[in-house]
Amino acid sequence: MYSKLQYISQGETTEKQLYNIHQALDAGCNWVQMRFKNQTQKDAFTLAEAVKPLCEKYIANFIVNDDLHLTKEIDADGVHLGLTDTKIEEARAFLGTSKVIGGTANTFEDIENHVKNGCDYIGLGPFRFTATKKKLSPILGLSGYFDILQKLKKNKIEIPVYAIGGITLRDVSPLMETGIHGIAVSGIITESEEKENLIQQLNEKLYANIIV
Ligand SMILES: Cc1ncc(COP(=O)(O)OP(=O)(O)O)c(N)n1
Ligand SMILES: Cc1nc(C(=O)O)sc1CCOP(=O)(O)O
Ligand SMILES: [Mg+2]
Repeated sequence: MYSKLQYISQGETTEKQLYNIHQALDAGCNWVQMRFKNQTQKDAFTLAEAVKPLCEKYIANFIVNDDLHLTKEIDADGVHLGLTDTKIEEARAFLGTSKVIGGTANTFEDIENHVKNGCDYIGLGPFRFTATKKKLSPILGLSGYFDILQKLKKNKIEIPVYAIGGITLRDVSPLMETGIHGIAVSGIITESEEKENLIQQLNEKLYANIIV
């Protein structure tokens, strides 16, 4: 089963991205999505080439945002695709069954379609406003998650759902109560000056109801 915490990288340069990813791994993240927007193919490749062995060293899952070809070229663990990116079924045909494919959703219907098309997990958002992403879909809030997760249960649709968008530490427990699997965060980890402590606290809340 996938980890309950996914770190989405930030940084305007390859150096800053690599630094942020390294810091997140060092502080205990074991799932990284490399999100490096508006870059040349060369810079994205250079970064991915450095992130891959780093994630291997930390035994972390490494997925690439948007770029299917880079995912294959670099042999990353998978890709995350949004509603206006390559279609999930096309990505599955291109990558095969061994790669993880995540898909963005904002509604129950988005999730239903992604499941039909072979998606492995869902990034459902935004929870609230966030400056990390431009052109946000309608904000869901806690009640939006509750309604969608109830509908999934009623329709016996099972897929790990990650909440995303402006999530802070104090949002985690109420969000988990809606039935989500975990969270995907960028800003809180990137900007934290006590990353190890933050990640420990996030994981305590994310895994609070797991009996081992
Ligand atoms: C886990 C997760 N969920 C949603 C997104 C958003 O993807 P997308 O809508 O394609 O937007 P960009 O990230 O590409 O700007 C995500 N990246 N990760
Ligand atoms: C990349 C992304 N996608 C979103 C969506 O709603 O689809 S919100 C978002 C940004 C997540 O970063 P932060 O934790 O800093 O808000
Ligand atoms: Mg995208």
